[in-house]
Amino acid sequence: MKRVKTYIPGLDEILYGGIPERHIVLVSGGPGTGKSILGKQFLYNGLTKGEGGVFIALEEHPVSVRRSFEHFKWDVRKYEREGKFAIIDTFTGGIGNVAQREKYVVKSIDDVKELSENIRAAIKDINATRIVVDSVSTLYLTKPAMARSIVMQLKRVISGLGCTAIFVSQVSVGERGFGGPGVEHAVDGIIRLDLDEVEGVMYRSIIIWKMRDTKISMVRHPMDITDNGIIVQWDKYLKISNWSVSIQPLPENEISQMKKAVEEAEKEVEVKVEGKEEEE
Ligand SMILES: Nc1ncnc2c1ncn2[C@@H]1O[C@H](COP(=O)(O)OP(=O)(O)OP(=O)(O)O)[C@@H](O)[C@H]1O
Repeated sequence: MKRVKTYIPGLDEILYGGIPERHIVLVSGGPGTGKSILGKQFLYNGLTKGEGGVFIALEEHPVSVRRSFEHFKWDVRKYEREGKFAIIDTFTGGIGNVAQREKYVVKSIDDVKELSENIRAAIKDINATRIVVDSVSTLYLTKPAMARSIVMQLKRVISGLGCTAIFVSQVSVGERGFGGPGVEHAVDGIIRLDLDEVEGVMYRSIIIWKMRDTKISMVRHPMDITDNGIIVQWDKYLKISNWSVSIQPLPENEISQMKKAVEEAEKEVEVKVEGKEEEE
């Protein structure tokens, strides 16, 4: 099985090598937990390795999407000029002078067919293999009963075209779920980001809740957001209760298994994604 390495420090280790190819992964968490950054870092890292990427912007104006990549000095404009990166504007509805310069514009977020057609066109135009939808929750905020069907339609297009995707999913502070039962079972993987306050101090952490077809780390890992993006402390776990926090080292045998899995995935990556075919 081929894996798509996120190249996010520490994340491939806790995924035992990376995300299995063609998986749709829900990145779920409360406000400010780092979901968008994780998605953008996944795309940008792919670009630097020659893998085309598409960002579906539902929450931000395309101009601010580009700016937020630049905050981390991730120069997506360069890749956009080279035709390796595209933004699908599902935010402006095509209204405004700036929006009219965008190549891929979805006029109505209620029209999943229009969105799917834009995704399909962008994937083909730039030969993309990595997709981020930020956030998928926006597509069914007003119609939760449609959530599963919308996710399944997007999954069919994206995975069918050989791509691997991150779907950002917003949940409220303190909510235990990941975006609703329909969605949680429809996706191939769930990564949960958390921000906890203990005794006046905020702690970031990450858990791999599920990932089909691969072993996963079964502990909560400390995570940092830095000027270079997300760093996962893959060799440590975070013990957190209402009153105390401690960071503990993982057992040696787990550390060496993760290291080995990443090395093996590295070898797989060398056998590049060639002859990508549509299988829909
Ligand atoms: N250079 C940086 N160093 C440290 N933290 C940063 C840096 N840049 C951004 N952050 C933190 O990242 C957080 C935002 O991350 P992100 O936008 O990915 O959140 P999100 O989970 O998508 O939130 P929302 O659902 O509210 O959009 C901010 O709260 C900010 O504190």
